[in-house]
Amino acid sequence: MDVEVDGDAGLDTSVTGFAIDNRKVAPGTVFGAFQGLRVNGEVYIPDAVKAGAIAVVARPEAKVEGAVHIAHPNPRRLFALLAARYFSPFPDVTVAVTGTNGKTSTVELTRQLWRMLGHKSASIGTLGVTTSVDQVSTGLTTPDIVTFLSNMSGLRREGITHAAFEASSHGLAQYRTEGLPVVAGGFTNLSRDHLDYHGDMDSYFEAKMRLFDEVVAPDGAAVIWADDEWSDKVIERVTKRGLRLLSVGVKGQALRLANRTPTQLGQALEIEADGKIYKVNLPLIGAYQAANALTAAGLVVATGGDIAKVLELLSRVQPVRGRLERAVISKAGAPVYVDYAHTPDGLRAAIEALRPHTKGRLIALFGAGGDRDAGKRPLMGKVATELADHVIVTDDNPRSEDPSVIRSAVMAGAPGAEEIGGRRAAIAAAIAQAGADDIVLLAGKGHEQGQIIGDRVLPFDDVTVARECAG
Ligand SMILES: CC(=O)N[C@H]1[C@@H](OP(=O)(O)OP(=O)(O)OC[C@H]2O[C@@H](n3ccc(=O)[nH]c3=O)[C@H](O)[C@@H]2O)O[C@H](CO)[C@@H](O)[C@@H]1O[C@H](C)C(=O)N[C@@H](C)C(=O)N[C@H](CCC(=O)O)C(=O)O
Repeated sequence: MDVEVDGDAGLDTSVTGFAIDNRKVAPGTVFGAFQGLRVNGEVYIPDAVKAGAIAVVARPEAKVEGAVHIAHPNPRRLFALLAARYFSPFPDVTVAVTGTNGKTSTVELTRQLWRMLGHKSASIGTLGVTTSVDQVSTGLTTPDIVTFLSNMSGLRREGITHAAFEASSHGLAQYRTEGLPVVAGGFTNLSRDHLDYHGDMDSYFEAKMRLFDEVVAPDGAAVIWADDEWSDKVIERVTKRGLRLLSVGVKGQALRLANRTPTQLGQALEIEADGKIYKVNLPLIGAYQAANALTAAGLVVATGGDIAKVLELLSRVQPVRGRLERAVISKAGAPVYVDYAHTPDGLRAAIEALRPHTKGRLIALFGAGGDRDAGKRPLMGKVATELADHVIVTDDNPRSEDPSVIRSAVMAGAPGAEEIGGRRAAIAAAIAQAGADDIVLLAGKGHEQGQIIGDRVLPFDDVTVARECAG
């Protein structure tokens, strides 16, 4: 459904802010009242008005008294467009990346490449808001619309001209990233995740496609990883909309991955572009890091970067926090990698990425998060036992669930796996049993700094714990 906002939409200078939570309303705020999963936000309208809301964006049937009712059947979208007017201007060049896995690495590598080209750049996503000077967590991959837009306008005030953000399927479905001009969208891949929220793969796909259908500007570009099973469908979609297509990958046309050879510390790539072959020594491990690097390079080229220069800079990128990050080499000599893989497909990709670098056994440790898609638990167990030489099933973020129940569900798909409750004890056991030729993978938590048990977030960082256990 189209929503357009002309002029100032009747909102004058007395507007002091925007909020989607009544507890954040101050005098002069425009309040967005939305139907949520747990509660209908319209029940908070009276409280918001009492706190000083001067206008409420809500469905036409909502009851608003004491403030202007800005009514629309799609209040989230209208709210986003109004808020974007309020928070603008934003960085001049903004791109978004969607897909099940690889979003974080792709936006981070895009930020790094822009920076090396001399642009002041930032990324927004699972790692938080990252610039060359700091990293501030927002809690979600795609923050809520008010946090997102105010972060974007804050970046502009800091002089950031180029920003890459992660567009999660939840974020896209909830219109958390509307209203600012997005000049290019990137697609990494699609596999089973978040079906508790989206219901089935087709709805999940449709949520992701909002990026290309509505968020990317009509004269924008689409950078598509061409080797995923969903890629052709995405390409069909973006071509129909008339976006400028840059496909990348082995089947890619703009940046074609002609050859990839794992090396001790990374991989040697041959990339064909504009009829020439470019050689790149990518200092990152794993086929999918090459995919992320190529998608990032595509986004930088799509936003004006010179192909030869961008590909040359790929040899100088830094590993992304918690993405196949080597935490430590154990006393016995086994490298220990930390990775955020928390889906069957992510786990498969991480194990497959490490395999060519493993002389001995590949030991994989992971768990599954509580209060999230339970269907994936045995599937993760199955993938790990099929691909790794030894599997340790432990705890991830149990949240409100009993950790032993989650472990049992994973173990159901993982015959022969070792079960060790308590993530620290499990990491210690994994490292203790690794020999010089072995590799240890600690999967699931990546960059996370805490473990969520019940309502509490206890300090926990896989990289730090691995170093302590190896010490
Ligand atoms: C499932 C989901 O996406 N939930 C998000 C959603 O919550 P909801 O729709 O259930 O909202 P609700 O609690 O029912 O409340 C409805 C409305 O009333 C408002 N409210 C609520 C309570 C109150 O006292 N006053 C008030 O005004 C709320 O702000 C909301 O607008 O809107 C909230 C406000 O923006 C988000 O905080 C919340 O994220 C929760 C915390 C969450 O865990 N989200 C995860 C699943 C998520 O979004 N993940 C993605 C994907 C990550 C990935 O790719 O792996 C992400 O982008 O991070």
